[in-house]
Amino acid sequence: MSIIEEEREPCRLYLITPPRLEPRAFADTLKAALDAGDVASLQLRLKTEAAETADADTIRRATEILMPVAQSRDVAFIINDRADLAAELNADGVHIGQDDMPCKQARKIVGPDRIVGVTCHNSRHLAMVAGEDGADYVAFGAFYDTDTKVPKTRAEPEILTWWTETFVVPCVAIGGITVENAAPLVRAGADFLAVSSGVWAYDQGPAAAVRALNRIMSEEKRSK
Ligand SMILES: Cc1ncc(COP(=O)(O)OP(=O)(O)O)c(N)n1
Ligand SMILES: Cc1nc(C(=O)O)sc1CCOP(=O)(O)O
Ligand SMILES: [Mg+2]
Repeated sequence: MSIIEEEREPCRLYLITPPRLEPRAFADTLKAALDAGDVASLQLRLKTEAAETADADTIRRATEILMPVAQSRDVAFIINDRADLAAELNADGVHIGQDDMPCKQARKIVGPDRIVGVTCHNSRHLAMVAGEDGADYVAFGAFYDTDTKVPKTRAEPEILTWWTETFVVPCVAIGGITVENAAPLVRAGADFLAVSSGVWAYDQGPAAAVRALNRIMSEEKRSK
C-alpha cells in the first residue's frame, strides 16, 4: 500500500485564541474548553485593534499564563507570526503567513523539533512550496465568512481532498468554521479544523462547542 493510501489520522480540533484577551481571565475559559474534549493544538494569535501583531511583552505574558494550561493537557501551544518568540518561550511551534516570513527562515529560528505551520490561502502552488520547504502543516482558507480577520481568499473544500489524496503533510482548514458548517470540511479530508469564534462565541459556551465539534469529527469520515 503506498504511503499516500495509508489511513490518515482522524480530523482533530485546532483552537485559535481570540485576537485580544486578558490572559488570567481567559485561562479559566481555556481550561473549560480543553477539558471538554480532544484538542490537538492552541494557537496564540494576539493582534492589535489595527490587526497588527501584538507587541512582544503582550505575547510573553499571555504565553507565560496560557502555555502551561495547554501543555499540561497535551495540547500543543503554537505562537502566531513570531518565530523568535516561539523559540525564546519554548513554545511547540509557530504559524506563519505569506507576509510574515519564509518557511525556511522560520525553521532556522525554531529548529527541527518545533512545528512550523504555513498559511497557503486557496493556492495549490503555495501549499506545494510550503511542503517542499519543510512545513509541518499547510493551512487552507477561508472556507466561510468570518469576522475574525479579512481573509485574502476563499477556499473550496475540494482543495482539502486534492491535498490529502496527494500529500502526506497534514492540512488545516480555517475561516468561519462553526459547529453548523464543519462537517463538509471533515468529509473533504481536513486533517485539522482551525476554529476561533466558532468556539469562543458559541451560544452554548466554548466547552459545548468543543464537544459538538469532536462529535462531528468522529461521526463524519473522509469521503473515499
Ligand atoms: C492555522 C492558521 N491558518 C491561517 C492563519 C492566518 O495566518 P496569516 O495569514 O499570517 O494571518 P494572521 O493570522 O497573522 O492575521 C493562522 N493564523 N493560523
Ligand atoms: C486567522 C484566520 N486566517 C484565515 C485565512 O483565511 O487564512 S481566516 C482566519 C480567521 C479564523 O477565525 P474564525 O474561526 O473566527 O473565523
Ligand atoms: Mg500572520
